[in-house]
Amino acid sequence: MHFIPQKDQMDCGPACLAMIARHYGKSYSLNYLRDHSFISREGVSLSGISEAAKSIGIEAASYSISLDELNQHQSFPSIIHWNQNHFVVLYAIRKSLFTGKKIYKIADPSHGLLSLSEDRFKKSWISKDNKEGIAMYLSPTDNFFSAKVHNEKELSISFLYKYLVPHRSKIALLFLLLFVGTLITLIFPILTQKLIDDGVEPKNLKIITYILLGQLSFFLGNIILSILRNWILLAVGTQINIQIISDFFKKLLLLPVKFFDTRMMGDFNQRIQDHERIEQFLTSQGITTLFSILVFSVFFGVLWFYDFRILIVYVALTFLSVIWSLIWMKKRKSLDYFRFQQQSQNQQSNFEILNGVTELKINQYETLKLRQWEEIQHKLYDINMRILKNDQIQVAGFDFLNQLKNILVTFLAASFVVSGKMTLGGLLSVSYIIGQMNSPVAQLIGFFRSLQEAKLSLSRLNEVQNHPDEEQANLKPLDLNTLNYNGTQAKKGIRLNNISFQYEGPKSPFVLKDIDIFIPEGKITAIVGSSGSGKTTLMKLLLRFYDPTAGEILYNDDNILSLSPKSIRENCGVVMQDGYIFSDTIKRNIATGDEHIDTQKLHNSARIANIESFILSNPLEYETKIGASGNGISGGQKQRILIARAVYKNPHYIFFDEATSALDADNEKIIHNNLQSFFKDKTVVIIAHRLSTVKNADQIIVLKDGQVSELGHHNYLVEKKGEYFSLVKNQLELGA
Ligand SMILES: Nc1ncnc2c1ncn2[C@@H]1O[C@H](COP(=O)(O)OP(=O)(O)OP(=O)(O)O)[C@@H](O)[C@H]1O
Repeated sequence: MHFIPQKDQMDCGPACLAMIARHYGKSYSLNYLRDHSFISREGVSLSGISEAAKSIGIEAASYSISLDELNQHQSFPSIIHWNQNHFVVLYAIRKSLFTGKKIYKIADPSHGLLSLSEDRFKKSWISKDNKEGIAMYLSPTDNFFSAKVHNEKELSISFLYKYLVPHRSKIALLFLLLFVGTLITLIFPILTQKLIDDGVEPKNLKIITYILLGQLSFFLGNIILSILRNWILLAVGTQINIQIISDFFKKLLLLPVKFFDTRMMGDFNQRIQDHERIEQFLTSQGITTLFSILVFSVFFGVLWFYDFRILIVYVALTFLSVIWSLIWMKKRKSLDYFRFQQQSQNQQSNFEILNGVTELKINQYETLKLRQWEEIQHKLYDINMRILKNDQIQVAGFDFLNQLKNILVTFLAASFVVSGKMTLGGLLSVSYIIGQMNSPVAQLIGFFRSLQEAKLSLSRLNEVQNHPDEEQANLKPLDLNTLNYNGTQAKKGIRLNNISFQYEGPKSPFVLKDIDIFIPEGKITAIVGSSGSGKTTLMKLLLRFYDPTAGEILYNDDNILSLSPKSIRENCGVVMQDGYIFSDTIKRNIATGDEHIDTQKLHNSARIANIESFILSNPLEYETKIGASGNGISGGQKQRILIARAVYKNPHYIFFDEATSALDADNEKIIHNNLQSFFKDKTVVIIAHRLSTVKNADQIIVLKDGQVSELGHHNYLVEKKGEYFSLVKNQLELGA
C-alpha cells in the first residue's frame, strides 16, 4: 500500500481516498479530493467521502458490520471509521507466522502504516455502544480507469526564484565573499605541508614563524569574511521572509469566505511559521551548500593530486553515507506531515484556551481543556520522539561511515609515508583535507533535508496559492443603475428566484429552500424568524460569501454570479452579528476604508449611531484605542461603533443582522429615529427579533426552517395571527 499522509487536521478522509485511488493506479491530489468531499471544520463525513469517491469513478458503500463479517468479507483496501473521529485504510488482514493470530494492516493518514493485533484493532474500530464498526467498501468502475486525473499544478522550487531576484546584487557579493573564503581555505593545507617539510624537518624557525603568522592572518581574514557573510545573509533572509509571508496574506485575502469555513486557525498559523523553512532553505542552506560544494570540489582536485587511491576510498564511503542518509530522510517526510498536524492542533488549542479564558473560568472547563491540551502535548512529544529516533539513526550511521572513511584514509596515507611514497607533511595535509571535506558532505545532507522540508512547506502553501481567487476577470462591477428586469420597466431591487442553499454539499440539509422574494429598491425589508431559520445565511448569500445551490439572485438585472463580490461589498454597509472591532483607534474603527478620514462624516456617523457622547467622554476622544489591545468596550458600544462604520461608508445597500440587539430600548429608539433619514433612498435589509425594529418596515419576511412562511406589513401579519404573530406576541402584550 502506497502511504499518503494527510496534510491538514481534517484531511484524513481525502487522504484515505487518495491512497485507494493510488492503489488502483491513479494519483489524485488531496486538494482535489478535499474539494469534492464537502469537508467542514469537523472534517469529512462518510457521505462526503462517498461523494468524492463517486466524483472519481469509485463506487462506495458503507456498512455497520461485526468483526466476523469484516473478516469474512476480505474486501481490501477499504476505509474504516477509527476511534469515532478519524478514517483509516484497512489494506490487509494476515495471519502471524509465529502466533497464528490475525494481524490487521492499516494505513493511518495521521500516523503511517501499522500492524495491529485483533484486540487493538477492535478497540479502535468497534464503536462503544454496539458490537459493530463502520466499514466503507470501495470498487473502481470503468469511469475511474477512463477518467482523466484532475490535479492542480504543484508549486515547484523554481517558484521561489522570484524571491531571490530583487536581491541579486547582495547575492553576488555573497558569492564573491564565498569565493575568497574558499581560496583562503585552500591555502591552509599547503601552508601545513610547507610548515612540516620546509620548516620543521630542516629545523628552520624563521620559516616556521612566517608560515604561522601567515596562517594567523588568513584565519583572521576568514573570520571577517564570515561576519560579513552572516550580516548579508540575515538582511537577505529577513527580507525574503517578509515577502513570502506578505504574499501569503495577500493571497489569503483574495480567497472566498468559504475557504476559511473549513480551516482551523492553527493550520494557518502553522503555515506561516512553516515559511521560515523556505527562507532558511533559500538563504543559509542554499548559499552555504553552494559554498560547501565549491570547497568540496577544490579539495577533491587537491586530493586527486595527492593520491588517486585515497580519493577512491573517500568517494566510495562518502557515497554510502549519502545513500544511508537519503533513505532515512524519506522516512522523515511522513513524520514531518504528522508533526505539522500536531503543531497545528497545538496552535489551535493554545488559541482557544487564551481566547476563551473567561468562558473556561465561568463554566469550570479549565481542567478538561487543559487535559485536552496535555494530550496534544503527549502526541507532539511522541511524534518528536519518532523524528528524533529517525534522525539519530541517520546521524549515527552517517558518522560511523565517516569515521570509517577517516580511519581507512589515514591508514592508507600512513602506509604511504612508511613506504616512503609520501612525506610527513603530505600525511598531515591529507588529514587536513579529509577533515575539511567532511563538513561539506554533512552540509550537503543538511541541504537535501532542508530541500525536502522546503518542498513540504511549499506543498502546504500550494493549497492556498492554487485556490482560485474570488475576483475573476470576467466578473463585472455592480451597476446600481441597471433597470429593466426581463425586458420590462420593472422595479429596481434585489430579486431572489427560488433560492436554495446547503452549506456542505448535496447530502447536507437545506438551510434555505425555494426562497422567492423581492427586496425593493429604496425600501426597508425586515427578515424575522426563529433562531436557526436561515436569516444570516440569506444575508451572506446577498453579500456573495456563498453562491446559492439552486436558483438565482439578481441585483436589478444582473445575476449575482456575474458580479464582482468586491464591488457588491463596496456598495453594502453591513453590521454582522459577530462584527469585529479592530485593535485600533475609534476613528479608524469607524472609517475603515478611507485612507484620509473625513472628520465631518466621522462625527455625523458617530452622532447617528448615538455613540458620540461615549467617544467624547474618553480623554483621547476619537483617538482612543479600542479592541483587543486597547480599551474594552461594552456589547452595546461595539454595536454602535459597527453601525457608525456602516453609516460612515454611506453605501447604497444596508444589511443589518441584529445590529441593535444589545442596546437598551432608549438607545435603540434614538438610533432608529436617527437612521430613518439615513435610510432614505437606500435599500435596507434588517434582521431583528425586536418588534420595535421591524414593525415600521415596508415589508416583513418571515422565515421558518429555511422557507418563507409569511410576507407582508406588520399590521397585516399581526391580524393574520400566524408565525409572525407568535414570534412577536410577547412583545405585543408588553406594548412595545
Ligand atoms: N458555516 C456553516 N456551516 C454549516 N452550517 C451552518 C454554517 N452557518 C450556519 N449553519 C447552519 O445553518 C442554519 C441557519 O443558520 P443561520 O445563522 O442562517 O440562522 P439564523 O436564522 O441567522 O439564526 P440566529 O437568529 O440564531 O442568528 C443553522 O442550522 C446553522 O447550524
